[in-house]
Amino acid sequence: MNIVQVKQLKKAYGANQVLQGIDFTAQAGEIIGVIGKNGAGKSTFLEIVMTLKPYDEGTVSVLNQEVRTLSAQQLVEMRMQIAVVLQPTQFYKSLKVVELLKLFKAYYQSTVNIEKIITDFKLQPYRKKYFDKLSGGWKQIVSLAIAFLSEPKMLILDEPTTGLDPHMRNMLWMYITDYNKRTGGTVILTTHNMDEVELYCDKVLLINNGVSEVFSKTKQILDDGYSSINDFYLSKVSG
Ligand SMILES: Nc1ncnc2c1ncn2[C@@H]1O[C@H](COP(=O)(O)OP(=O)(O)OP(=O)(O)O)[C@@H](O)[C@H]1O
Repeated sequence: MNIVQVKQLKKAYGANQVLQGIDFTAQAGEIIGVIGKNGAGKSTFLEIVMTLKPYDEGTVSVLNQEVRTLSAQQLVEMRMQIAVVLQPTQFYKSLKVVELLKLFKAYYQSTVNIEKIITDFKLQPYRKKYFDKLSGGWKQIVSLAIAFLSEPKMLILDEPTTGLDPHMRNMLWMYITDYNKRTGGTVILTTHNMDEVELYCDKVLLINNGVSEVFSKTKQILDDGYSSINDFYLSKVSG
């Protein structure tokens, strides 16, 4: 089943034509890394797929529905099936971790047991801590825990491991891959860390000069002779 299907997607900000023809599909259960240099349009692409940003041309289907044809109510229903982890915002400032989990459980009308989430994510020592007092790594882990409350069909993460130390990074990836295996949920993420792409992603979308220059299985890229995904990236993208 196609979870996302994008054809010839174009998006400009004024005169800045950022996306000039992106083709992409995500199937159920895939983990896909979106890569490209700073300013390539990765976040723009993710925001369009998560139905937050309008686009100029092309088609974008999410969960087998073309986004542009949906009513406001249908969009709300679609968004309930998608979980998004962006960079943590000030929005959470005045709430403790356990309060945040309760708030989002109510918001998502989730049946997930909060105590299980707290145990699974090793959040016991932090449950009464204010979100904005946590380190960047624990903010990311809490954000992921919140995302899982909605039991999403698709998880979208914008640079989830940026700034995390190696242990936190491993922990975050353990949760992501566990979610993927347990539920068959699809994961789409952006990252500048090519080792993570090589280790964890089934497929790679390289956005370069506004187009989907490469959209391929990670294994295929390595079978094609690149010694690593880092080597592939450096060969394909000029500095
Ligand atoms: N809301 C906006 N209004 C105008 N221009 C924008 C807006 N958002 C992004 N841009 C521009 O679009 C281009 C692509 O930005 P985007 O954040 O999508 O790239 P990115 O690949 O995610 O970059 P990075 O790796 O640095 O996070 C950049 O030139 C950026 O300045």
